[in-house]
Amino acid sequence: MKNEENAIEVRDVTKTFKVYYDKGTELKEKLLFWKRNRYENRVVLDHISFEVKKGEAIGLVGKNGCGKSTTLKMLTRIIYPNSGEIEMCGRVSSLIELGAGFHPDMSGRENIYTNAAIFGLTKKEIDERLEEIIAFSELEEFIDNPVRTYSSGMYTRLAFSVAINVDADILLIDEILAVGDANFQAKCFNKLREIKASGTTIVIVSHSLGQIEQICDRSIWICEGKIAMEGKPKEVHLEYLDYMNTQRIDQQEKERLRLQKLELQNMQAEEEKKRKAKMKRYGSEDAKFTQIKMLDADGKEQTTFRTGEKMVLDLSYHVEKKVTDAVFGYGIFRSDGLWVYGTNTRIDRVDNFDIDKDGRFVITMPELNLIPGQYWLDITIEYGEGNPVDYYKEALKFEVVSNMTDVGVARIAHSWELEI
Ligand SMILES: Nc1ncnc2c1ncn2[C@@H]1O[C@H](COP(=O)(O)OP(=O)(O)OP(=O)(O)O)[C@@H](O)[C@H]1O
Repeated sequence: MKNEENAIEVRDVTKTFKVYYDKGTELKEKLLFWKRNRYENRVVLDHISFEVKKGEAIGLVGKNGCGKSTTLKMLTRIIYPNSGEIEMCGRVSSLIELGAGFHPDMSGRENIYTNAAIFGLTKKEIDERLEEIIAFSELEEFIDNPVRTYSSGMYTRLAFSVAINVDADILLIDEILAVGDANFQAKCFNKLREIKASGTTIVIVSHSLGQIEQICDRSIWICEGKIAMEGKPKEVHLEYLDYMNTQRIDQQEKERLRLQKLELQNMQAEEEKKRKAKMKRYGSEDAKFTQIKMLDADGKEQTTFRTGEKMVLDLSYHVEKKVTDAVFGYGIFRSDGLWVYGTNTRIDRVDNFDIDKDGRFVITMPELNLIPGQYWLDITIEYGEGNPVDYYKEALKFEVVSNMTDVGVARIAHSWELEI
């Protein structure tokens, strides 16, 4: 160890995997390429270095396939780097491949002994912890049955209980809450906090940024084989989410172009689409929306918003024939159709007005407190008595993201007061 304060040192590590080219599935392809057995070396981690201090908890974040699990597997020594060095100090317990060493014909109790021995515990140490391990797994009634009779949930619960109770100096965890039901997961989470408080070094791979923020002191974001950023979890996650959002928008753009091409190739499909689109928009057409913009706090057009962020709808319309006593309105729907919110100028007691020439109106939502997900916006111009002038369903689609894991439809402003 170059620095005595460190529990883990990863120095200039590169990991590549061989990816074999497909020979094709059709007979012709198979005949043509029967000799082809070529592969490329895909670089998953490209000269990465990081350190973890004793007692520190770090989270590894990044999009699917960026190499988080590969990093953890190298720390567990299930696989090895092509170049570079990894040094670890103390007893390592890994929650990857839980229960890999279990013997199906042995009882839960016997497996605790063999499994804990793999982690380096002596018989005496296991004896001392046995009751705690069984109690944590909640498998008291079944502990003397062979583990082949366990459900997969029971199996992982037992394996998790062993791995988490071996007093490791370093704990490596892949997706903490993939274990057991919600109650068991909550228990594991609390246990992890205890373990952290007792000074164990922890490395967590997770897609749940909220969980990482609750446990970890630092986050490392891996992107395209390199460490893109490391630092306070909240700060790293915001950057990471921004990056993911731009990626998603690029993806949407590519998808749009692909669809456009398809439409050109298939007139019939286009006709069908037009027919459907028509049903999404109806009314007398005395006035019609001409330009619809969804803007963020900086006035930039946006389709992704963070929970609590400002949203501005900037809507222009053309008037064909005067609409007396007009009403403007909008509604927000979740992608599963749930009506989240709806209002109009009448409900909001805006003074009555007519529209007789082209114009524009702006709706400002200072805090869009929606829970992450996809949403649709309907916008409307109606006559005073409620008949549609331009009723435009699903005029805009947007996505809400957040680095918190609260659930439901809306984030309700709240605070906690604890007397404990
Ligand atoms: N044994 C292997 N052989 C070939 N390629 C592999 C192997 N293991 C991993 N990979 C590739 O390496 C890349 C990184 O995989 P890894 O499992 O580390 O990603 P991850 O960041 O943990 O992803 P996720 O968030 O989906 O769990 C992927 O492209 C994966 O396909």
